[in-house]
Amino acid sequence: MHPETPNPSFRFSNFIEARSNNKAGTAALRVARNLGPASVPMVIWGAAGLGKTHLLQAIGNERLRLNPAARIVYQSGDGFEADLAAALQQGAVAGFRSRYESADLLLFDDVQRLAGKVRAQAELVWLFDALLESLRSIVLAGDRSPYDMTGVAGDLKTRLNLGLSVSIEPPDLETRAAVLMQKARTWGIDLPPEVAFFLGRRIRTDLAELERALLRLAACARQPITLETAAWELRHVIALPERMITVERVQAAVADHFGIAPGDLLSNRHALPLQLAMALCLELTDHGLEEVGPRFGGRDAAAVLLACREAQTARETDARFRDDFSHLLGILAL
Ligand SMILES: Nc1ncnc2c1ncn2[C@@H]1O[C@H](COP(=O)(O)OP(=O)(O)O)[C@@H](O)[C@H]1O
Repeated sequence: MHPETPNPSFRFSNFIEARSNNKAGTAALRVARNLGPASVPMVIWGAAGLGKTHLLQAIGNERLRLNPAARIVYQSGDGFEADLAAALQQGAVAGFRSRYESADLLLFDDVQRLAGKVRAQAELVWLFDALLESLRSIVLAGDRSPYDMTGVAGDLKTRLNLGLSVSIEPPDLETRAAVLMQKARTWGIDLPPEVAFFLGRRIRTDLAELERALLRLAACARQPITLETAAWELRHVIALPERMITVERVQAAVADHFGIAPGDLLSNRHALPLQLAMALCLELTDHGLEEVGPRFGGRDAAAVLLACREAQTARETDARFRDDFSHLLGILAL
């Protein structure tokens, strides 16, 4: 896999600064603007989905903005390894090296993927020395600090440790929601703030996962996206606090919604609320068909299944039922 030029979608101007990332952001901007010593590599580290790639790409784009002739090379650990393997197979290692050593700025992502890859690590060490000697910059990103990296040979580790190392921490709720709202704007998705906060509360660290949830939601829900639709559409993706939702809580909420006594809910006189309650139990609690039935007046699994199918049909055909369902889902799951 040949190296790439920076992806213009990731810039400093759309990188939201927060306490969790401002050290890394400030250091990245300094490197981008050539304000630090060029002979020192920089390593940005932190868990997946926290913005490391975004910052690497932003550095590249900022350098290009300041100097459109600069040669910026972006590569990942996996890509580097694959590129090297292909070059070795074709006897084209000189070409491989020249793709990287001609860089004014090398952006190397997911360096931890080189763990145990002896030859690729040796090539990176060689490249390090070639670039830093001629005062060109290297910025790397990895999932842990250079100090904690395993499977990395001593000479590469020494070089990684030479540099300025900055971490990105997991973002707080406000930052998660802000990133999501910004992505929604970019992608033309109508995402009300309360839904962004709802998603941010459920998916706690990985911003990439949060973005996938948003895209999935946008693909299957009408816009603007409401809280109820978010809770419903993403029920299998995001961690609803299932364990706190008991069969009794569902029964009480349904009975209350329809103004009937919880005991009466179990009688056949209230077919619709009963179906709804069973369907909600299957969706929101940890119990399966076999367990839900007995809690509804000793019904068997087939009866629960039938009730759920009827509830599903009613959700598709009956607007009133759909509203009741969403309302109760909102009360129970949010
Ligand atoms: N501070 C931020 N501001 C705006 N978007 C961000 C921020 N941090 C992360 N993102 C977005 O979150 C997603 C995941 O970030 P990424 O850089 O791929 O994470 P990592 O490289 O740490 O796994 C990307 O779409 C990125 O644009």
